[in-house]
Amino acid sequence: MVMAQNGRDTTLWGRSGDTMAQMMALRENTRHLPGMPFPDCLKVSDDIDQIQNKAVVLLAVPTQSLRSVLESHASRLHDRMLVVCCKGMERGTGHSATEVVEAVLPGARTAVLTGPSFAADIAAGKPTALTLATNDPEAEGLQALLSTPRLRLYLTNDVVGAQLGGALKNVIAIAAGIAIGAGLGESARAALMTRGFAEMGRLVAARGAKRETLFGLSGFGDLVLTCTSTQSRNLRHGLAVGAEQPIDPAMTVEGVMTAHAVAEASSGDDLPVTRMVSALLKHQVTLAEAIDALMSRPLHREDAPD
Ligand SMILES: NC(=O)C1=CN([C@@H]2O[C@H](COP(=O)(O)OP(=O)(O)OC[C@H]3O[C@@H](n4cnc5c(N)ncnc54)[C@H](OP(=O)(O)O)[C@@H]3O)[C@@H](O)[C@H]2O)C=CC1
Ligand SMILES: O=C(CO)COP(=O)(O)O
Repeated sequence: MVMAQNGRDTTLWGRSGDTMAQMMALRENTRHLPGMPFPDCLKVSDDIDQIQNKAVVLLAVPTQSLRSVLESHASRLHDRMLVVCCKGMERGTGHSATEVVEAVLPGARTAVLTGPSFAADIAAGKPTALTLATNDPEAEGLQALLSTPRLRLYLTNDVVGAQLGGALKNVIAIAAGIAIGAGLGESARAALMTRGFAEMGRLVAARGAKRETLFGLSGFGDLVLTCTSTQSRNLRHGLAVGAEQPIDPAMTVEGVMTAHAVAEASSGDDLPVTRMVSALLKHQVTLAEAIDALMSRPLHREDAPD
């Protein structure tokens, strides 16, 4: 919507003929962005061939669906600049979104669009700042193409770090939601956010990325947004789990699969919060056991190198 509003020739594609026909007729995404009419010039289609003349494709599907989308449309996507918007890690492989792209479409040009941003805020034209992570030689052109007067993109080369920040903050947001939902208090949430951030730093370093990347929009920025706003589905999922309320199975909650993916793929790393979220969501521990286990770990220094 923002790209079209700002004069870019933009097509919104989706797999469901019925859903896209409804969007075409109503000129609105009534399910996810009700009350936000599409700009007149935004094209809407369920025909993937409509992207044939597009140099840049934004991939905005849940991480666990990315591989099948790429496999289904490989011949149309392999020669485009693919901008991944997913914030998660693939269960089974532990791959980031760009690693999934590389596995399915070797040599494809990629970038990652991440950072603190709710779709509804961006669609409403509210000021937003994001990270664009890429090593593509035309990075600055892409940054200019995707920036608008209300959407400000910052470039980085740290593709691994930016993706880990966007994926791991969802797990910590579930933990934060559990703490609030279970009535453990805001001090407990602050502790989980802070120790979760330390944990994110250890994993970023272990994967050869830069810890400094986590100080930016894709790390600290998105961690704060997701752990504190009830617009966040990951936070809301945690709130429901903590309060022992029913969860919405239709809602995309990236942190669930990401917690399992990270816990399963990082056996040697020190990731107590992520492991506990994964164990709790698998019903391997109760909430009381999880709290006891986190609080009874050996005492540490905060100023010691990890
Ligand atoms: N929503 C937000 O505010 C933000 C989301 N993100 C990230 O963007 C990614 C997508 O999230 P979001 O858009 O909110 O998720 P939603 O669940 O709202 O939408 C997912 C979309 O992906 C489509 N989809 C799912 N599987 C497939 C498939 N196999 N083939 C084709 N299309 C598929 C769905 O199609 P259908 O409708 O037909 O089921 C749906 O249109 C996530 O990684 C999320 O973390 C990042 C920042 C903000
Ligand atoms: O990534 C997001 C905000 O930056 C969206 O968060 P949720 O997926 O938790 O709604």
